Amino acid sequence: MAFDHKKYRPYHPINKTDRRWPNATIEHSPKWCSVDLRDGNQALIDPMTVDQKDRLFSLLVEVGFKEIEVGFPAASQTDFDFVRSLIEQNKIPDDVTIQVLTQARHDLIERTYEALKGVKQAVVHLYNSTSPTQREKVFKLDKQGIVDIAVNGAKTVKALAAGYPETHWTFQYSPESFSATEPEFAVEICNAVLAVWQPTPEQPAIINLPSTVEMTTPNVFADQIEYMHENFAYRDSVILSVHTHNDRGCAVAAAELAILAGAQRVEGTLLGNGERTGNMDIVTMAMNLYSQGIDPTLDLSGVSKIVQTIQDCTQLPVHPRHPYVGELVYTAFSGSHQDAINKCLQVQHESDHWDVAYLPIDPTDVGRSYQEVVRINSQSGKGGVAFVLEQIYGFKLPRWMQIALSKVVQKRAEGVGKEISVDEIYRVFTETFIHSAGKILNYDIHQQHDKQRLDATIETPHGVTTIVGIGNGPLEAFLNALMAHDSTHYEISDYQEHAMGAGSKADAAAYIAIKCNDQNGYGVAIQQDSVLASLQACYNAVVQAKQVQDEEQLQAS
Ligand SMILES: CC(=O)SCCNC(=O)CCNC(=O)[C@H](O)C(C)(C)COP(=O)(O)OP(=O)(O)OC[C@H]1O[C@@H](n2cnc3c(N)ncnc32)[C@H](O)[C@@H]1OP(=O)(O)O
Ligand SMILES: CC(C)C(=O)C(=O)O
Repeated sequence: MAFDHKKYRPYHPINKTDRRWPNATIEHSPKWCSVDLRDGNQALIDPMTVDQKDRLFSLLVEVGFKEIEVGFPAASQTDFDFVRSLIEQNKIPDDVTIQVLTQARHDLIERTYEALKGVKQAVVHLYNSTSPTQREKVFKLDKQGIVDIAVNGAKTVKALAAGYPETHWTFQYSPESFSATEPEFAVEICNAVLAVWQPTPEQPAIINLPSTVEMTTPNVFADQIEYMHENFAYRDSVILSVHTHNDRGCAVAAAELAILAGAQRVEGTLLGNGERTGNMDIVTMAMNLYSQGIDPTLDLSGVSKIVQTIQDCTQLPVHPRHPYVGELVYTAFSGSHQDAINKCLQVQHESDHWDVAYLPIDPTDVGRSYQEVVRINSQSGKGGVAFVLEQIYGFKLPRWMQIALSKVVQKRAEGVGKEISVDEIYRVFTETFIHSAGKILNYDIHQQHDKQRLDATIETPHGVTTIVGIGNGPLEAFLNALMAHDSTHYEISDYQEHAMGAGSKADAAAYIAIKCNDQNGYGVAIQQDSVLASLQACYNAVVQAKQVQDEEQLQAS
């Protein structure tokens, strides 16, 4: 049997009964370190060129990263040249620290320092792998042999740094494959490295704990981090960092729980590019904080630029449902979602905390628009259609008008079997309820005793007619005039109007629901003159009711 789960074994959680992280909350942003230019780069089909790296570095600085891992300079000439170009062309702002990765090998560490010559400040990031699989199968060494690699590397890092006194150095150590390493051994090897570096609160070192391959639920990772936080030496002189990967799809969750467990720093990439399923997605985690009212310390308002730059530099597409940045993440197609969004947005005031159903953040915060929030297909309802017409064209449809329009739009959407564009909705709306086969050219109102007499001239495809009626107001007079003209009984069942926009010159939009014998009809009109708007809407409603009646008769015959 090829698909056999018995091939695998469960990961054994660590035996921790005093865990504190489940009761903790995240109260402020961690320190961020972008590893887009290193871990992100080493996962690409075609690694970035110096120009692409340059462009991405500028974006990272613009977004507000203060620590950026810019490469593995001993690994390739491109990485070496890129680091040199940043330093020689003075491209590193004073408040930004670049970081570079190296294996614990003397020649590679030497080359790493050559690449960094002249830099104001930098983090030298040393790593070696520590898990049983790596020890036994890759390095073929016992625990002491692995500790020796780390300690020798740490000594070299420290010794060579002394040759570059003009630079402010920070040392970072990662026990690669930490999440698969016995916690006691992870503490032992980190302490051995720290004993070489002797960090102080003024000159701290970074211990970076990676889930090189994510292999457990995030709570187990949190236990591991809490264990380290409680057990390694020099705790007040160490910045505890995490570097999670997304093999199980939980890299962000694991980093968040790690913060609860005592981590102070998080490494990741902007949209989660990285080895295999990727690194921790910093945009997602930072926006998660933002959506909880916590300053993420990164400016992610220019999401389109971030997405475009990442795509151009990595040649990787961004999924339309990627958290916070995907093309479709602020869009609702389904009717009840649209209805709820519409209702919430109507009562959402600028001074209030954001509280809109189905929208965890305000899309405009990241440069997205409300226009894209609601899109219409056959799954949509009246609230969505009304939202679109209000947002884009300024119509505030009364509920009964929404119901009438939604039926027509739904029929059209089912007919075409796909999304209906905003322009198409507007066309359906105007064709059905506004462009009737008759235009009121002018009207005249005279007071006659306690009533009003209305003379209206209407242009129809059959010619121009003038009708006359008397009523308590212009609308009633108009209906009486129509009833005098044909044998139908007309009765207004609903009426509403509003100004389109602000100011005294704003057009009036009138909405009328009418009963013609037993048939409902709906009409809309927009005119400068609000009386004309209501008369025209009334006439449009009559025409619409008759059209529906004719269609029904045709279908029945
Ligand atoms: C989890 C991570 O993301 S770690 C970062 C991984 N990133 C990369 O590897 C990208 C850049 N790397 C490279 O370009 C290359 O690996 C280089 C240039 C650094 C080294 O290349 P090579 O010298 O040809 O070595 P290669 O990668 O084939 O093999 C690794 C060797 O280094 C050893 N090694 C691997 N990692 C480490 C380490 N962190 N510290 C010390 N030795 C190490 C291996 O045991 C192996 O030793 P062996 O030659 O005695 O068998
Ligand atoms: C070098 C380390 C931090 C790494 O990239 C990993 O383990 O994923």
